[in-house]
Amino acid sequence: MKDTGESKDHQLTVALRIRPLSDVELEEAATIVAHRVDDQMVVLMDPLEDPDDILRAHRSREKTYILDVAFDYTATQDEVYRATTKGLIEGLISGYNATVFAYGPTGCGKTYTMLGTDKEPGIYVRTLNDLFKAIEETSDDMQYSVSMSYLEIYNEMIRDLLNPSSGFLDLREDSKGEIQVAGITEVSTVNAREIMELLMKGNKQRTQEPTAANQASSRSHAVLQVAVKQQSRCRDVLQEVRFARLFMIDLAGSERAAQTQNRGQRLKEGAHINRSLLALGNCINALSEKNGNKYVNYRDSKLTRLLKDSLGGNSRTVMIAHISPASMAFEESRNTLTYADRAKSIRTRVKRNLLNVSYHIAQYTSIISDLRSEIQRLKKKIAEQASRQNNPDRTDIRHVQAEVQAHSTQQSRAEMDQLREQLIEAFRQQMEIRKRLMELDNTNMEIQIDTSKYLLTIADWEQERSRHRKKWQGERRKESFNKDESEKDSDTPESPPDSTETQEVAMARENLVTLMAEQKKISKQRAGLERRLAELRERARRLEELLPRRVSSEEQREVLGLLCKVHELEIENAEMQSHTLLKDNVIRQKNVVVQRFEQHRQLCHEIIQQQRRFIDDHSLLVPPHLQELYEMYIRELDERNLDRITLLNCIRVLLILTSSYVARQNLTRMHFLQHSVFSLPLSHSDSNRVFKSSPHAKQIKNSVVMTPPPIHINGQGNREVSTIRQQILKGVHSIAVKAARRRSKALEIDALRLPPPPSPLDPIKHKSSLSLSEAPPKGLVLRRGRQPSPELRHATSDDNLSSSTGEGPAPNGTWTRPRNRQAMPKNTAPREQDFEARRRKRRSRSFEVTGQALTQGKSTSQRFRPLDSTSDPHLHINGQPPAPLLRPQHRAPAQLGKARPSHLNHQTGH
Ligand SMILES: Nc1ncnc2c1ncn2[C@@H]1O[C@H](COP(=O)(O)OP(=O)(O)OP(=O)(O)O)[C@@H](O)[C@H]1O
Repeated sequence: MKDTGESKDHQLTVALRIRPLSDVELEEAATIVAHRVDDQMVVLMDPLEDPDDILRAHRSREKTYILDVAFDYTATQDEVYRATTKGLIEGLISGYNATVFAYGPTGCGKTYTMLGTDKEPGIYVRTLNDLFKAIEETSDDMQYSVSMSYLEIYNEMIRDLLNPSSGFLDLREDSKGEIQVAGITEVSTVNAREIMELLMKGNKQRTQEPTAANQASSRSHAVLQVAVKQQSRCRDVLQEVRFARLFMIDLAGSERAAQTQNRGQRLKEGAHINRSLLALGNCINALSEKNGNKYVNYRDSKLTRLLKDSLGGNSRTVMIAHISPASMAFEESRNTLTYADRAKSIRTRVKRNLLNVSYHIAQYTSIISDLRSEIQRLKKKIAEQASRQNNPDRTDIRHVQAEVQAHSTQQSRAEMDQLREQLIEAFRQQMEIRKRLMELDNTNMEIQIDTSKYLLTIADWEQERSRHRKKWQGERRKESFNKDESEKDSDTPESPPDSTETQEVAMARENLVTLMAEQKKISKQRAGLERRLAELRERARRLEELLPRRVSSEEQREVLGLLCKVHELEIENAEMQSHTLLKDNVIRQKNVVVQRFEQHRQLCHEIIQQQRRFIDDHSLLVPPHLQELYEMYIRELDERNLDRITLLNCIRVLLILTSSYVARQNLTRMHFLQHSVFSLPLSHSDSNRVFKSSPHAKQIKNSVVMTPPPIHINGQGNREVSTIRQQILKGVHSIAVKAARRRSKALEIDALRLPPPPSPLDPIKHKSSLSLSEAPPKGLVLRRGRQPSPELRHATSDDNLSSSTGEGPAPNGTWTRPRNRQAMPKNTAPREQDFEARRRKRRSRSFEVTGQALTQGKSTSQRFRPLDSTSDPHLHINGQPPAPLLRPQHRAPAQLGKARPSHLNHQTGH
């Protein structure tokens, strides 16, 4: 996937929550040592320091900490949520990853903050509620898919809280370097209630045990992950798919064995908890180093591996540290505050995760060429089978009957089913690997882009350095020419100016090294995948060879042929998808060129108009041919506007209708084949696996209507089989016919692609490309060829201003004074009428095209978005990178929520 989002620095936001004194602390009459002074300031007093100690009289017992936001026992759950997490939601649905994690010693309120109680729900529930609300508000234009997973890390092992029976899971780094949990249950839903139920179910599975410090102590780190994918409901050239992950983490609490009095299993758990928290602390330390260059070891624990992106990567992260106010918890509070204080200086680099659909075109092309050869092979195979079937020896009906009798035993059917499954599996795996290869290629491309960025930084700096050196050398030369030796020695330094690298350049060099290592890693992964693909192909080939030998009955042979057809259709569908993308891309590029030319044209127009005013104001003489050109230009302006609108509408409608129709046809056929004949277990998701992320495929998927019920192939179902066979053959035939039609339609679309960029200097050429089948207006041909035909010459002479006004170009070719522009309409009335008639004609034509689209798809006008992406207000608004949770610069007493007022967020679109 391509990440085209602009990246921004984000400083980790750190909040502190001081819980109320617990019953035990109250019983022990604990003194309060942690105080919240204001919205951001917290003071911690050392209870052991004696205020009467003269030796330490000048040493303060207090230590002050400044956080982004501080809460004490008076803070409500809602206040904590609003100030820390609410602001992340808008970013999340715009494609920015986010993390909120609760940190602190055992029993200090982490679970209370994150999960809360029934009456006082915590951050999980509030965030999910608001997320679904935000989704609902924009769901008219945007299509969302939300999935959720919930896990715990218990004793360094990962357990799926939504499916605890699945055992312990592994962490895996995907091709983009993102950490994934292999085999985790991801539940997709856009229903808030459903997700809450899952959350509650998961919580019941979490490992909690009573300890001396906390009656319901969480013995594991719980990670709730919500993935949001968003795309416009309208199909568009520049369609983006945004995706983002939100981690909400309730860490287990650090604990001192003495305090918890843990033994046996609890003690072991505590050791694991402390080890992973220590690893987290180390990462915080390394990341908060001033120069930010220190190596960060995320590999020390599963927790830090999972939090890699949240701490040092692409995520807006909020840490909510928790402490007790009591004197007996002073040590833990101090440790927590120290880490919280360090964490404040951690910077992450957030960037919006955008998947630009057209970006995949290059990859599709290579996949398509692969698939094409696959089609060829399959076709050949089918042809070979057909020729074998047509063999006179084999068509002997008695022979076939005997063969069917002999082989339609239960065993051969089971074997056949098994082979068929294997074949399908091999095909699926191939598609899977192709997809992964495509992802690797994308990552590689990103690396290349980053590499060139850094190389550019270095090159810029080197250029700057050599410029300075040259300047210095020049100055030296000048000086040696002007001054005597003694003066020269005193004024100019002997060595060139300081050429030490800037921090940015040093970082660029370092990053280049990392990127090169990354590239190496990717090419290694790629080679591995390619090997695997080759193996799978070979396996599929062997299986296919095996099939005809084992399979003997007519029906089974035919099933095989049709199985190949299913594959073929799947491949064809892939082709159509990429074909559409290719076209989109061509149009997109042309749109960019057109835009550039349009800007240029505007400039030219401005110049022409100003010059014209100048001529009019100063009553200057204008040569007749120039005057004529100017009038032509004015007429052109008027007409072109209309033509362009007509043409653009026409192209949009055709592209949308054709691509959606074709893909729908293929998918319907495929599902029909799979479900009705083979009873293949290919689900929607299977058949769409290749294009899981394709909005178009999704749209199609949703619209697929299933046809006849499944029929199992066996010896007794011959009649049904032959009926189905007839239907399939009919279906296949109709697909072939439609494919032919489609091809010719595609050619039409090719012809209808956007016109070549209009040159402002050659409006005639531009005009001719826009008007398609229509004959160009008379004057236009004259301009271009300069050799008008007799009839055009006649037409032009009719249009000629001079003939109607009598003051135009004189026969002797002398210059005429420009006509009064106000008088023009009157003088040119016949020609204006002529133009008006032509315009009306064009308008009616444009109605013929656009009117058709409107009636055919009134609702499609909502679903499909015009190709002009700038017309989508959402893209525009969300195109602005959202502001992160702000850290007040001057530590003014303001809460985070106050630092980023919601109306401001709204304005920026985040
Ligand atoms: N701000 C608060 N207001 C009211 N009660 C609180 C608050 N914070 C914590 N508590 C109460 O304190 C007790 C311990 O809190 P909690 O279980 O959330 O701690 P924890 O940090 O998650 O502990 P552990 O790390 O052992 O799981 C609970 O009974 C909880 O209801």
